[in-house]
Amino acid sequence: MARTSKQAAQMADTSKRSAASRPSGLYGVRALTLLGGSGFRAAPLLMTATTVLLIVGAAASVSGTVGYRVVIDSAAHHDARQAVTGAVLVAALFTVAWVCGIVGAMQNSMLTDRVALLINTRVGRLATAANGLELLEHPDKLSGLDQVRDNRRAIAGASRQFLRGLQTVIRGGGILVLLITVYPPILIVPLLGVVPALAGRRASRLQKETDDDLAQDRRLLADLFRLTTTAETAKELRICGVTGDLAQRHAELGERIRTRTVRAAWRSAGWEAAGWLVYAIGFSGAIALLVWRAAHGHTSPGQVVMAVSLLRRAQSQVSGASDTAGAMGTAFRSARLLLELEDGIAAERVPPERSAAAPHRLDDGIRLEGVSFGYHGASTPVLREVDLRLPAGATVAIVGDNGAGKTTLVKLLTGMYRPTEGRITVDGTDLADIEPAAWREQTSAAFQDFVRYQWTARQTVGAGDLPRMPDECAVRGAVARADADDVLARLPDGLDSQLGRFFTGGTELSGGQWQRLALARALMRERPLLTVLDEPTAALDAATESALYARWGEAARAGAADRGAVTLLVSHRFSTVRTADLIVVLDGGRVTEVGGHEDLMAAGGPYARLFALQARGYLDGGPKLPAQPTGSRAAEPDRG
Ligand SMILES: Nc1ncnc2c1ncn2[C@@H]1O[C@H](COP(=O)(O)OP(=O)(O)OP(=O)(O)O)[C@@H](O)[C@H]1O
Repeated sequence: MARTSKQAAQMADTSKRSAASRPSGLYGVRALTLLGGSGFRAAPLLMTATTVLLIVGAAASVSGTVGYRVVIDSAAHHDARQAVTGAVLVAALFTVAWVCGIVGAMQNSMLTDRVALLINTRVGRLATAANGLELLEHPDKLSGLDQVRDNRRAIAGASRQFLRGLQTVIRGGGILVLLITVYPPILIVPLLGVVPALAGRRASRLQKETDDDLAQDRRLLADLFRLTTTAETAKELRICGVTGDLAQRHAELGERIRTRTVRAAWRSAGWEAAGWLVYAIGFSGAIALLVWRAAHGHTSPGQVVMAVSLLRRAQSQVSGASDTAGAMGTAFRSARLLLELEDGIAAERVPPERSAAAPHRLDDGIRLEGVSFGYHGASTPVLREVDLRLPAGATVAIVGDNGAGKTTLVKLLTGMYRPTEGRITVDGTDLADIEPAAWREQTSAAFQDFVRYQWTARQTVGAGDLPRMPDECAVRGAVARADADDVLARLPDGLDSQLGRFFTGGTELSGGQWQRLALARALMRERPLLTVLDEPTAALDAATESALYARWGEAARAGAADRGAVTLLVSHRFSTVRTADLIVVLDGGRVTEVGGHEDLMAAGGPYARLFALQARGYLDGGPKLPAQPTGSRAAEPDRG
């Protein structure tokens, strides 16, 4: 029995659920393995060398303080030989510590770059690995992806943090051992170092809360600034006369943000100062105690100097450990999210149970059988119980009001989403059984919200069929099919011209010119089985549009005769729609009429009414403009 799309979707859901219901501890362990192992995976030798250097450097830097004690105590006892030995010890150990520290830091940053490359590639793959659009259009998943994208440097920096943590453990351990040899009760001072560290974290949290609160306002501020300073919006703003108002709003909002930021900065500074005050009292008390003990002969002067030096270092180790823990926490949460998203996508990509090859020709066509579809979180479906046949070799036009579900239907037909109910078949094979990438190789599409790639003209067009991008004839052929030769002719370096304003020397195009290159991109594939044109000519002039449709009609007929190719056209222009073999009227997600232009006109239903309305608009000169107010002079020719 053929598996329906609903069953396939249920299977995918089950896999997703099983991925989601994995014990969270497992994700924790996997996240730790990812973070701990990323340095070794990205650059094993570099990671090993850096680890060794940082361990040696940390041990040398703590041991160096013993040299202080030897030098000072020998000097106090007038033992020149031992003083020189101590000085050499200090010099040698600190030199080793500095060299290891400098080289280790350089290597550490090289290591972070290598890991960052690895993680960036992994995050990039995450976004592109998804078969459909759900990851990019589902609000929850999108925010998960945003978090991973924003925190990918934290994930990449985990090996650096791991090495910093290792350094802290070695230095901290050494400091504690040496302080015990001086006078164990002063160990209370390093413990007091936790107070400024905690106060510092509280201060950062306060800053972050304020930043989070102000995030929307800052976005609005940036948007207001962009609106008032870019060429794209300049025309509309000037015509509406709102430039002054926007500038005023920008100034007021900027002032409000500044006031809150300053207040938060003062509160944070207060916490930090209080934390340091506690530590300073403990630190000063410990020094006083050590000096008192030295004065009474319980502690040597060398031990006092060594202890003071160690106590100062102890505090920086505590606050360093707190920073490292914070950064590791962020990295851990992001790594976990990354793994969860990857698992979600892997579950979605479960290969179809009954794997079917994508056809290379159509004999019957594409059928929608009881197809319903709703976006995640929406209470009502966008498409309801759609039964439709797109016959092999036909040009099918879809019409309907805004929001009727036309683009959603296109998304289902191109495999971006699967129906929530019902199924789509291609010559009898369930589309859910065909590997999405294989089906997409048989389709080509031009959308109303086309992308303006800031690439060369060759890349912008050639991206429609990547393997044939270097083939000059293929690219020029697509440009010709999109009637974009004149766009190309005006470019300074032809196909090698840089497009857009992002890069120096780029040529900016008009909206219609961009759209024609986007069309050429969609027409790069020479033998698709399904060509989707979703409002592809909205920005084109009438002459170009009419020439294009004539040319596409020929191409569609050739494709129809050769391999039964289907052309699907979504348009609001009835002059175009009427030329289709089959017209489908969508209303509120349901198919309300299907037929040829003549039949639908004869039926006198919604299509006929909409067609007549649009035709009347052209014949009668369209809707009337409001009458001139009495007394005002209409513009009229100057009669001298
Ligand atoms: N990614 C999405 N997530 C949630 N709802 C969506 C999404 N895309 C579209 N919708 C909703 O689905 C409905 C149908 O949208 P669709 O884009 O399919 O309509 P359309 O007929 O192509 O409209 P138009 O003629 O304006 O392009 C709309 O109500 C829209 O708000």
